[in-house]
Amino acid sequence: MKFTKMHGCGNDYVYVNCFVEQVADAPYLSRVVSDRHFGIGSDGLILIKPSEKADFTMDMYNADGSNSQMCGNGIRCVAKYVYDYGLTDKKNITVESGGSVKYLDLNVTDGKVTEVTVNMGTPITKPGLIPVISDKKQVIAEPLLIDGNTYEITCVSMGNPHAVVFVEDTKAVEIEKIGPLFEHNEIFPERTNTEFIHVIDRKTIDMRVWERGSGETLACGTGACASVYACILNGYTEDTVTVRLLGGELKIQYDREKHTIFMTGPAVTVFDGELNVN
Ligand SMILES: N[C@@H](CCC[C@H](N)C(=O)O)C(=O)O
Repeated sequence: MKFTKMHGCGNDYVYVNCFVEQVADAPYLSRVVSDRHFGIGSDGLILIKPSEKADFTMDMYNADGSNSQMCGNGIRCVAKYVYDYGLTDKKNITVESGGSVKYLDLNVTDGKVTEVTVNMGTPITKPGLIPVISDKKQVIAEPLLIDGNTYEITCVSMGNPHAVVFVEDTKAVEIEKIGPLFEHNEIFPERTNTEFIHVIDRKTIDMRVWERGSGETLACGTGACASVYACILNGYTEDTVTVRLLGGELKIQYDREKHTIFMTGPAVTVFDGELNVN
């Protein structure tokens, strides 16, 4: 099976072109390829497939084999893959993920995609749709007790669930210890991704993320969008924000009129390879 390792701001996945390859057991394959010692090493697996309602489908798996509805960094790399490997010559494409269709604009330099802007859709704050268990209309700066400390969480879905926590210093967060406690907390019936945010100024934030199913990653595109929307809900930032992640920067823009979030960031190919497992 041929594969391509790609990353967006250091959030790395193994990509398989399912127009030519067949994957029998994607959760198993994701666990195998993601292993950083015995596998290729990645935050998960992304399958590129045909779609009946868009140009392509992205089918995304975390490192633990769980399937997610959406991946912001992954979808930019899917755009780069389909253009650079000749599956399309269009610079505006649609990609289906988790049943919804996203619109992507490809920035091409010297025949290769370098940067992609994605219409990430409408941020969802209704607790039942995130899902988070709460009797409030929205979960904005609500207390949550984790390991004896009370954190204020703001919950947003970008197709997948996010809990955003504002902190004084992202480097001081003991993410390996508390990340899993957020992820598996009983108020999140489908687990959650958790973003730890320090607001630098009204246009810039620092972010670390504990991803559902993958642990700490160097970046999370949906997490960056959810975090900027959480900043806006809490009155911390303007509508266009640079998100500084461990692996790079993303530009996130909230369009108030359309009630939609746009994400712009890089997409990088690391190497191509061939696998014996399936
Ligand atoms: N890294 C991704 C999100 C991947 C899925 C997430 N861990 C989940 O389970 O929802 C991104 O860039 O958005």
